Amino acid sequence: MLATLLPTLRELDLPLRLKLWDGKEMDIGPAPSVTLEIKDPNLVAQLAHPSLDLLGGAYVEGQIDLHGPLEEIIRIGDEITRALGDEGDSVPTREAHDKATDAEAISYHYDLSNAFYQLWLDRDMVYSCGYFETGTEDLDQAQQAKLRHLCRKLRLKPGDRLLDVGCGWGGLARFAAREYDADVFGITLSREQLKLARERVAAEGLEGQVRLELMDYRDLPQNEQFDKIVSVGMFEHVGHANLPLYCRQLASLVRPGGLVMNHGITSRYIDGRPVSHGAGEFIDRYVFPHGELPHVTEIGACISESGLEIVDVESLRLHYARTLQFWSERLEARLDEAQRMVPERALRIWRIYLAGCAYGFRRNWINLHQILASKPLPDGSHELPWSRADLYA
Ligand SMILES: C[S@@+](CC[C@H](N)C(=O)[O-])C[C@H]1O[C@@H](n2cnc3c(N)ncnc32)[C@H](O)[C@@H]1O
Repeated sequence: MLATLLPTLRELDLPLRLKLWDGKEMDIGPAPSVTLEIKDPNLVAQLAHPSLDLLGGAYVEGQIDLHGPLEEIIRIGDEITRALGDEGDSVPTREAHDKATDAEAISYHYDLSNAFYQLWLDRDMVYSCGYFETGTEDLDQAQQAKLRHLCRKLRLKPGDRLLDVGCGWGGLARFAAREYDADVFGITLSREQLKLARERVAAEGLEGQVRLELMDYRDLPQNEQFDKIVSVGMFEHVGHANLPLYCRQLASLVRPGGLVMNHGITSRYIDGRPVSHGAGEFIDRYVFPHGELPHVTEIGACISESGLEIVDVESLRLHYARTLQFWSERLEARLDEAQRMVPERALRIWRIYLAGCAYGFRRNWINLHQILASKPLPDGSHELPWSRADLYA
């Protein structure tokens, strides 16, 4: 098998070295920057037709090791997969999402370890795409700018009742309370997030203004009305099948004249099928089980059907590439500490996921959209200014 694989790999002219299970090493291309160490000889046959899922999975399960700069590793993995992998496009998935399955999937990802996330997220532990006003900001600045950008788009003002659906570690909730004097109700499905988020609210003395609960979006009390609703990095967990329900929830919980912001990752494919060449399968298997990315037109259609009016849409794809690059570099710089916080297998998953998603956003495999919607008043008017000028004032 190796006799067939080697010439095929050599033709790709990649800066790659192979190391075999018996210690033998060979350069596959000029000036190798990456070494692929095959530890399990049984893998060689599969490497003839690799996918990103196969390569990523083999690394996670310890069948291969990868040495070299992570960014290069991902690029070379992609090139090998494109050249030798099956052309076959991924098929759209439409999973049933019930509360129990979703709670388990959320716990798997977000309850991993607060200390681990703290290592490489910004100081407010905002776990979503940052906003780079000039492109020169560091991660903390970009996340603060993102929180401000969201609050400005929501035209948040003192006393506003804000619902934060999927509040994470409470960065936005605290920011909205502290900087805009809003009254915030946030929900998450992660117990670990909730614990630390509440501690941080208390540490800032914001308990009177910020209430956080462990709650599924389907269980939000229907007798409440909010002036503004924000959902950041959450709707990726909802699933195609439940998008209409999710949007109806948002629409029913905002008062007439109020605003809803949906910020999240979107598919590049109209039918929302997973990212091709096995990248989507890897993410589903190891990173975000049951995650599903709709196209912007699909979530847009569901928002519109719910009775909300879409008033502004912004793509921040390259902002997410940069955010993920920061996260990945920050984790790479603290691997020794990370090793003491999470099992080796998890660390391998998160390393590949962060660097791989930075690459995926850069290459336009996935996008990020902020969609602002208004619930029109009975006469059809809304409470927005005539232009976006106030966002940049
Ligand atoms: C990527 S994190 C984003 C957190 C936060 N908005 C931020 O930007 O840092 C996704 C959040 O959505 C929450 N979430 C996912 N599915 C949910 C559901 N069904 N109901 C409520 N929250 C959910 C998770 O618990 C998590 O807090």
